[in-house]
Amino acid sequence: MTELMTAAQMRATEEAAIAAGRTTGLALMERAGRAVVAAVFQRWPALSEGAHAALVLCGPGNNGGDGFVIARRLRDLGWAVTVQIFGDAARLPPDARRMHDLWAASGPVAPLGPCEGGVDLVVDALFGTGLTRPLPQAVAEAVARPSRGGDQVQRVAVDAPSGLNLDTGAIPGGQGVFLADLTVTFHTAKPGHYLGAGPAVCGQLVCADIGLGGSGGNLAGSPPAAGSLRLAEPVTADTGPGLRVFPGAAIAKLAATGHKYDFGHAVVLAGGVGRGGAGRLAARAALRAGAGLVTMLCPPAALQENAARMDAVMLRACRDAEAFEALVDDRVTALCLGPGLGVGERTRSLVAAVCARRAGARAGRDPAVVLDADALTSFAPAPDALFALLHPRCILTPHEGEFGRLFPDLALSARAGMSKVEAVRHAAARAGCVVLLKGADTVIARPDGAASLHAAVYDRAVPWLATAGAGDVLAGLIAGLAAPASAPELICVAEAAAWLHVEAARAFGPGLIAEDLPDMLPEVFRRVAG
Ligand SMILES: NC(=O)C1=CN([C@@H]2O[C@H](COP(=O)(O)OP(=O)(O)OC[C@H]3O[C@@H](n4cnc5c(N)ncnc54)[C@H](OP(=O)(O)O)[C@@H]3O)[C@@H](O)[C@H]2O)[C@@H](O)CC1
Ligand SMILES: Nc1ncnc2c1ncn2[C@@H]1O[C@H](COP(=O)(O)OP(=O)(O)O)[C@@H](O)[C@H]1O
Ligand SMILES: [K+]
Repeated sequence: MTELMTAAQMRATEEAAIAAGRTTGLALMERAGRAVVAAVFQRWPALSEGAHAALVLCGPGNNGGDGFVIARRLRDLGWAVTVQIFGDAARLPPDARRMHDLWAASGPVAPLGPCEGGVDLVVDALFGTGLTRPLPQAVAEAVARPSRGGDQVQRVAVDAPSGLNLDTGAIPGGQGVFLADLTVTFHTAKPGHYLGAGPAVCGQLVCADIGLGGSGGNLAGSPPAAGSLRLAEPVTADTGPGLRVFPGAAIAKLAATGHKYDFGHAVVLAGGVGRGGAGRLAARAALRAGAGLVTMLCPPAALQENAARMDAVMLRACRDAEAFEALVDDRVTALCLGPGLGVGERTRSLVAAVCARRAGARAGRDPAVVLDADALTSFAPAPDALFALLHPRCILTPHEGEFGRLFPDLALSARAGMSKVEAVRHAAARAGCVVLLKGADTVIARPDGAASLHAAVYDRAVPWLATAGAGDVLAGLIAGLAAPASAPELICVAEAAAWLHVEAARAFGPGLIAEDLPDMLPEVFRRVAG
């Protein structure tokens, strides 16, 4: 787990370290530039041998300052280096100006334009965390300009590919961005490296330590703090099996013993005749995830169909909300509804009945409630009616379409400069419960602004997970992981579910259909258990 910092938080961290006398801006810039060169040599070892040629594009701020350090370092190693600048060197901020002058003492600086000779490496040090608006025309042309070179010209971005907003992962203006093979960022990654267009334009991401102190790594074991944002990624304990802390700690059967009721009873409410597949996927995932027992409730007419398809999952007929009340007892610890349930009044009344259930005499806390798909869409005409029913042990798991129906002002098309993280934080605050907004970049937030980003990008990309029913499996996974008495709080359960979902998809590989996902879980669990 790594804390992800916005541009403002990064600036504040840097300023605090400088104010405390722990470092200087110049020292940080020198380390940043050197770290980029080291990362280039690591990625392309051939470039670390012999002299090559580079084009370094420098911008008007401190990102440009890093560029001058890189130019000097490469030249000292014998490279032929061409440096071009956007803007006026006389107006560079002080540290960048100093690095410019160190370079300019023995090398020329030209304005942006075509590069005369061929190059092996293009360095984008135009804009980093300071990008505030779309790239000016001259810069957009410079980042798009093809470079002449050998077999392959490698492209490295300093902190960010210029044109990418590091807070949002958006490309302001929609076009004009450096397409990098490698992006080297400093201290911690930023949300934009993982959100939206970020991964596609960053190529590969490397985070370099520049001596700013603790970078907020290894935050697992406890839930995220209010207002913070972390990356949901495995954390290994100092001793013992790998991946034990995250996600291992969220998988009850890896950590505890007990009888089946200790691992909880998950209930999945499924749809009518011919529409039960989604509910069955969720139920199977809940059982595989570790719920002690899973019961599926379906309309009486669908009983036979479901009975023919399921064995370990128990089955009961449930006509309506009234019947529901009679069917569940206080040993039910997690409920999941929405997949295949149908849009309309019946679903709304079932949601109301499910959300009204509270901790019974034997349970320590309210049952977890996972609301997905039709349970969300049924409230599109009146989202406030849904929010009035929700409690903190509820989690909404929309995709972007469902999210837009409940939160029209936060929909993808209405977000403008707002990041997906901010949108989900607002949604969670409004709903009063955890919200998980799906995608290759899955964002999870709690009403107090604690947030987590799970990214299936870079070497964890699983485009084959975009398959019908995958979301139903995720909803069931959350219910199954939330059911045990020892389950952590919901936001941690959701982080683990998102990670396991993608690991199951990675373990299966291309060709995956939703049915395959629950049955890949044992293999993933074996790896987690070490
Ligand atoms: N923080 C740290 O710990 C460390 C940071 N380091 C490095 O510093 C970088 C951040 O530096 P930074 O703050 O100077 O921002 P940067 O990205 O150079 O751009 C700012 C300039 O661009 C301008 N500008 C913005 N958008 C524009 C546009 N579309 N079109 C035209 N102009 C535009 C903006 O002008 P303004 O918006 O003020 O008019 C301002 O002049 C960071 O990414 C990293 O590489 C490292 O050295 C190590 C330690
Ligand atoms: N390109 C992708 N990379 C990784 N995960 C993806 C991608 N596209 C979709 N997913 C995941 O697949 C699931 C799809 O869910 P959803 O849209 O609700 O589909 P359905 O309703 O058919 O089950 C979500 O968990 C989402 O995060
Ligand atoms: K850059």
